[in-house]
Amino acid sequence: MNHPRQRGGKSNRGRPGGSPNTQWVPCNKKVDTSSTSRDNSSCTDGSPENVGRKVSEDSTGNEQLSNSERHQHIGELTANSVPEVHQDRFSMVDPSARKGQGSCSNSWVSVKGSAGNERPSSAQRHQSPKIPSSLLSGGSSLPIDVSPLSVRVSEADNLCNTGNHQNVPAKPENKLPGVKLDICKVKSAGTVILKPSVYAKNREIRKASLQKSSEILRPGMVLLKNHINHADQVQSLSFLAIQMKIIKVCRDLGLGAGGFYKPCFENGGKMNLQMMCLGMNWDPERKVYDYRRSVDDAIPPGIPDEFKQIVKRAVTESHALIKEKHKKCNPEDVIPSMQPDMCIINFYSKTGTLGLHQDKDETKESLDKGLPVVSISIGDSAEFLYGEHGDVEGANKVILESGDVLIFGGKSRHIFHGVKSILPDTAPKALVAEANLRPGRLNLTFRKY
Ligand SMILES: O=C(O)CCC(=O)C(=O)O
Ligand SMILES: [Fe+2]
Repeated sequence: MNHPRQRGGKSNRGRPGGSPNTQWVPCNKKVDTSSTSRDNSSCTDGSPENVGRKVSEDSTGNEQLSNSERHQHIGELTANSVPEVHQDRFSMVDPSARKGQGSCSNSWVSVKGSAGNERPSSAQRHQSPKIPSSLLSGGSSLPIDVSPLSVRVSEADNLCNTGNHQNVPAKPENKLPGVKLDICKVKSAGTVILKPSVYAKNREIRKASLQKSSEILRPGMVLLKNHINHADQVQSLSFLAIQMKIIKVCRDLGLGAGGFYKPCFENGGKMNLQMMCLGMNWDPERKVYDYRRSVDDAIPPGIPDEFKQIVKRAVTESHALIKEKHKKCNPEDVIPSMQPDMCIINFYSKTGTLGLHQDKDETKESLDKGLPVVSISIGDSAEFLYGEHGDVEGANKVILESGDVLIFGGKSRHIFHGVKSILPDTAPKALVAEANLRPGRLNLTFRKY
């Protein structure tokens, strides 16, 4: 992950002060492909929709960049048409520290909150942090069963309703000061959620979505249209049930320890989205991967097994598509299979953006093998840019809709990509109505560190 806007490891999710691999790429700047990384930040890039706009709180109730913050970013970006290259402060965690110690795919249920955790020394944090025993018990334990087969329509009523977690053990709280992001609105008691008219709209949306077909965007890059929904249909389940489950899980995890926060760049500017990590933490300020996040020492929740299954299914589906189009090729050579050990979850409000960047903070082995990034979109649609180079003008655009899965690996593993804008009010009406998702877009990108 290396955004020219920031995020990083050695990386790339880019920030204005990054490793030699990391650069900030304003949405409209050209960048030397050889060295850019993930930037993230959002198009505080001087795009017309951002410049000078006064945004204090959007409809999600979450704070947005203040004018001064935003202008600070814009100022930096426009002032530095050649992105700065900084000394790499990246220090990689040796994953072997974790090997043989059991799975870390626990959910927050078995993960201690930041409050009670011993603060590791700087050396521990920067090298091989000890894995807390709470993480070593193995096994994924979701607060709810998100298995597609166990989804029932009637459950939709309860999704994202605050105070409806009788079967869920108390979870450690997100201790980060500042705004806590609840990606769902709290419903008032007695709200009627599922109306026939919603089902009718739902059917229309499904019909429309099914007309769009999956495609190979470029070698190693596949867009699976409506993939998440498709899985539902195969199981003859509610149209949006899996997406609602994903929202529910992300919502719960987002409110707990290691949950959503608004990351900062090294210079203190804020990214134009809310983020949290699963499995491992990616730290945009220090551009490192670690097992704790430095902002509050929280341990990232594990990746739920059900999420891993969705990733597996998506890669299999991409292989089928590749095989169908290119009969003679071995799909594994185009997009290798990948078992994710980390996931970055972003929530973009209506004004959220993410600058062009490369995801390249993962290990050399992972990158060299071209292990894919698998990206799931839920909620409002996004204008997604991608291209060989870090310039917005030369980038291709594709609309990512709710339920789409984008996969880029192999020859496209280092593709520049970013989110130009969120298209307001484009989320399936039924999803908004049933899951109570706030306006905006949820994106999960799975990777192998
Ligand atoms: O939101 C998206 O579609 C892309 C997210 C992304 O590129 C990232 O988190 O590295
Ligand atoms: Fe990315």
